[in-house]
Amino acid sequence: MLDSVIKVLNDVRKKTPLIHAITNNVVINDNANALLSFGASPAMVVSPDEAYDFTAISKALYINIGTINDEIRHTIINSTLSAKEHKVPVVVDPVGCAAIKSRVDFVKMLLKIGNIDIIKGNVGEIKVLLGVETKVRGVDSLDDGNDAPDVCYELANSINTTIVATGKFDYISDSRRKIIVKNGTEMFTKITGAGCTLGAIMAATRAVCDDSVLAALTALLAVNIAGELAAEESTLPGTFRTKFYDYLYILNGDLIKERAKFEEIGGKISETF
Ligand SMILES: Nc1ncnc2c1ncn2[C@@H]1O[C@H](COP(=O)(O)OP(=O)(O)OP(=O)(O)O)[C@@H](O)[C@H]1O
Ligand SMILES: Cc1ncsc1CCO
Ligand SMILES: [Mg+2]
Repeated sequence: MLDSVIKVLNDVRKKTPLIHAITNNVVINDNANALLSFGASPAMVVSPDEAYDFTAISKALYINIGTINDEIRHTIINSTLSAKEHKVPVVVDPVGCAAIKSRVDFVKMLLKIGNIDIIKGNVGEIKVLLGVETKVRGVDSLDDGNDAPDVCYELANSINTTIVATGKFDYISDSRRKIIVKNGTEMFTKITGAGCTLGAIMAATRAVCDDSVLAALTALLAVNIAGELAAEESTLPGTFRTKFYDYLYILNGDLIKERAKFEEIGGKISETF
């Protein structure tokens, strides 16, 4: 099973997929550097006039609504339509939708006009998309995540999209499979945009892998294990951030094999892929 994960990791490095990333202003440079370290080729094309054609030539589209405005909304709509037309996989990061209601409506509109392969948010954001009560502070989730496996499962079922909910533990569901990933480090809560970086990396894994659950699992293991390794060498956020990018570059199959901690809830992971 881990062999499938490692193949996805190696395929990103081999194929260097072009990722059209429409991400937020806070993390735009971090996301570009993370994608480069991981072996993908990022391009942050944000003009509404350029979006349709650029998505058409990309291997995946990453949409992050963290600092959305009128212009970016148009960019995202044009890219979403292009992705559907040209069969480009799409990962959506609904940043802030738990605190700003209009963002929920925007994500639901994207689901109507496009083919969204994965929605990845923190537990608070995913719960709000399902209409379940939660606790957040702005873009951060304060939810304990106890019912996250069921929430992911129900949302995946109702919109036919793979769902990833992050926090101390991370959960994936495509309505058929429910997976928990236990890797990670609390240091991720001390830097901005750890979730955004995860989303960008997930677009890179989805670009080389048609199975959205396997792509999501590979991105979660890669990011969280790179974070663990970085945290073992740094106790301060600034150093952690730098080392995290280094380990996205250093990461290989052996490190993943040594450290991966995940299981299928109510099933046998070995039969999943
Ligand atoms: N307490 C924790 N322990 C271990 N790993 C964590 C913890 N909190 C977050 N992570 C990891 O950090 C990454 C980002 O998750 P998080 O839920 O913080 O996303 P987010 O709130 O969307 O982030 P951001 O808005 O800062 O981009 C995930 O890979 C997750 O596993
Ligand atoms: C801090 C912040 N504000 C809007 S987006 C963002 C990055 C983390 O989601
Ligand atoms: Mg966070």
